[in-house]
Amino acid sequence: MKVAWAGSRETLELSDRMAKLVANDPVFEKFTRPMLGRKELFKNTLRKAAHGWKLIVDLRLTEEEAKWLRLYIDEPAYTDLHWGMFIPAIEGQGTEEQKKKWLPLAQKMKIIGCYAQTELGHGSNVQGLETTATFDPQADEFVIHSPTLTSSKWWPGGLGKASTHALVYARLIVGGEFHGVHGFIVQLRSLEDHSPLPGITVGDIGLKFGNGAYNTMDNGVLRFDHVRIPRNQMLMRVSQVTKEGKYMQSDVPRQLIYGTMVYVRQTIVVDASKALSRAVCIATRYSAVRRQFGSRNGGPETQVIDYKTQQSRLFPLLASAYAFRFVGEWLKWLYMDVKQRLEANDFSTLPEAHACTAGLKSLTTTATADGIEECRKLCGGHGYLVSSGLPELFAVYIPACTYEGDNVVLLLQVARFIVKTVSELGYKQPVGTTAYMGRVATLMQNNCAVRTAEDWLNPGAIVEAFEARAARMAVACGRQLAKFENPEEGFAELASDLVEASVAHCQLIVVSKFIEKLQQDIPGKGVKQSLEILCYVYALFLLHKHQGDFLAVGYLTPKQALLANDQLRTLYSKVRPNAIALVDSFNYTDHYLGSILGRYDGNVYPKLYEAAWEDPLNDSDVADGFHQYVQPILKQKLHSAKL
Ligand SMILES: CCCCC/C=C\C/C=C\C/C=C\C/C=C\C/C=C/C(=O)SCCNC(=O)CCNC(=O)[C@H](O)C(C)(C)COP(=O)(O)OP(=O)(O)OC[C@H]1O[C@@H](n2cnc3c(N)ncnc32)[C@H](O)[C@@H]1OP(=O)(O)O
Ligand SMILES: Cc1cc2nc3c(=O)[nH]c(=O)nc-3n(C[C@H](O)[C@H](O)[C@H](O)COP(=O)(O)OP(=O)(O)OC[C@H]3O[C@@H](n4cnc5c(N)ncnc54)[C@H](O)[C@@H]3O)c2cc1C
Repeated sequence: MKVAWAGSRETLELSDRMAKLVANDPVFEKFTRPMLGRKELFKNTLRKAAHGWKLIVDLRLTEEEAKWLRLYIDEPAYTDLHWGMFIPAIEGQGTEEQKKKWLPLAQKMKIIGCYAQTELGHGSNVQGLETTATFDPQADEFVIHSPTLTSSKWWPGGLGKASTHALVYARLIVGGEFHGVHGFIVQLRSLEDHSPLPGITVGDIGLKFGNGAYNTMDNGVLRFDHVRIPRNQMLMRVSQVTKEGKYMQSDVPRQLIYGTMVYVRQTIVVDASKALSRAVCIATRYSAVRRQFGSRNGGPETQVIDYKTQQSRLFPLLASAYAFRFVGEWLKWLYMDVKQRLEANDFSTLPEAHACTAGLKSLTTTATADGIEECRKLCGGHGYLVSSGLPELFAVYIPACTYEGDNVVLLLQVARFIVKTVSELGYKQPVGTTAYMGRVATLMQNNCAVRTAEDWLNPGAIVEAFEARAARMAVACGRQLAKFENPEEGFAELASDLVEASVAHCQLIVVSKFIEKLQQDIPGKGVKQSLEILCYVYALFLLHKHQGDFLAVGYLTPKQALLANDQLRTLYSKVRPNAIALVDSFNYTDHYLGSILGRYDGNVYPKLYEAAWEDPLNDSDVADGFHQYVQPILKQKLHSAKL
């Protein structure tokens, strides 16, 4: 199962080596992180990032190894944005000449870059950005300017303190005409002493949610006062500005300017499975250690993992972690395919890639953020301790529902794609993830054939149920929209229904990709069977949770919905014996998990007890401030008889 989770034996071995390298290096210690003040915390992150880079150089790690190393260091840092967005943006939007100039500098870390798109006034509405880049043909330069307070760049990670350069998204103005938002490479700080260059005001935006957590990152604010950059620092793969001041658009679609977001959203889906699996690993191991009630004749109490309510909350999350892992693998494949096509100037699959990355990013991050919090509750009171690892994981993870596109805004993008597909059904055969809509007549007509709980153990029945629900919800939205004279007004009015239709479409993708994964050759005794059980758990859990949709569209009867729930209970009993093995298969070191509750050896209570004494409050028996603030109260002489 470790191999199935990792994707291949090579990846398992490679990631295992990197995990151990980090776990055994004292520089990467992270348990004191929540106790540190902001300055100390940030300096510590810089130290870890520098040590990580030294290891990459000294050990000549490959790009793949370096990625795993950064992952296991497990501390958000400016390097995430440098490697994760700045470099990919230049790769995707730069010309060959620009790539030749900038990529070697960035890859050798001679410069540090961030991705400066969002502003104080606008994040979701990219076309609403206010920063301007005005071409000055006399000087052959762009003038980058922040005309208003709300045009201040606000949020970019790595911008606050670390970056020397930024990829700045600004409205292009040539010859007095606006040409939409484009990307520009702008140097922010001196490469000699790191001080901000003339015309640049830059700093950190302040503390964020949670202790430690995402505060290791210097999310920044940035303002420009008529800062000049050479013309060739506008990324010009999509459109160009000539020396003479002529704006030219190549055959490449404008949307490619948003290409970095497609790339990152795809990586975020893979990361969702990592974050959720960490939380599930902690909650599952602890649920096997923890006992409450049920002692008979002085024997041990019941392990809480044996309670059906615990199983019905925990096992769907375990199944979701696997589901997200496999859909992430598929999405990576889809992205690589689109990338290759784009390089050959085939842009036909870009809309689908945008819809899939946007929708799956939204679906998986929402479920993961909610899932981490559920795991905290599954661990009872001890889950609230920082040493459980769950509060920090939650605090670091939840912004994923917002960054790289607010999850609702992204689902509305999926809705536009679905509505367009439905409206074109008369003359265009849908392909890829919308191919099922080509069978819309059948899906609208046929109803579920399930008669017994066992009938639900059939991938065909499950896929058809999810297809029928998604198709019927999409068609219903299409019909409602048709009643509006102004389609945009209709879209705004029906937005909540459209979001629900998008969720149904995205859930269908995840379920289908899990089922497709099971059609592949999966080696290892019992591995495929265990994955099949998890796949059914995932699908039937969703069906149970959203049974209102399935019933409302008239595909299921209440009896069939009940049968799905009966089957789900049986499946939980089948997961139980392998639950610990299934989380051990994630192959996480205790260092990466960062949780006393999730320790591999299960030695939870002695370690919790020990850790309590390491809290700084326990450095002395009498706390600082006692004599000043508490003792006077204890010693006061009160005159009122009542008191
Ligand atoms: C915590 C530990 C981290 C470990 C890290 C490990 C590795 C690091 C890897 C990566 C780093 C990951 C995380 C780091 C953390 C945070 C980084 C965060 C970064 C950011 O948040 S960057 C800013 C992101 N901002 C957004 O996402 C903005 C959201 N808004 C938009 O995307 C768009 O504006 C919009 C809402 C989608 C569309 O706006 P709208 O104005 O309605 O439409 P148009 O712009 O006019 O577009 C119309 C047209 O274009 C199509 N379209 C839109 N977007 C895309 C796209 N991305 N690709 C392709 N096509 C697109 C759209 O469908 C329309 O098409 P039509 O055919 O219908 O015309
Ligand atoms: C930790 C973190 C790191 C970040 N890193 C970066 C970075 O490196 N670089 C960068 O450029 N940016 C970064 N961002 C910014 C991030 O991309 C934006 O915050 C995000 O895109 C959401 O935009 P917003 O803040 O404008 O939200 P808003 O759009 O203001 O959202 C507010 C609310 O309005 C709703 N809403 C907005 N528009 C619509 C609509 N059309 N229909 C219905 N509802 C709507 C949303 O659903 C939400 O509920 C980061 C943000 C965070 C939190």
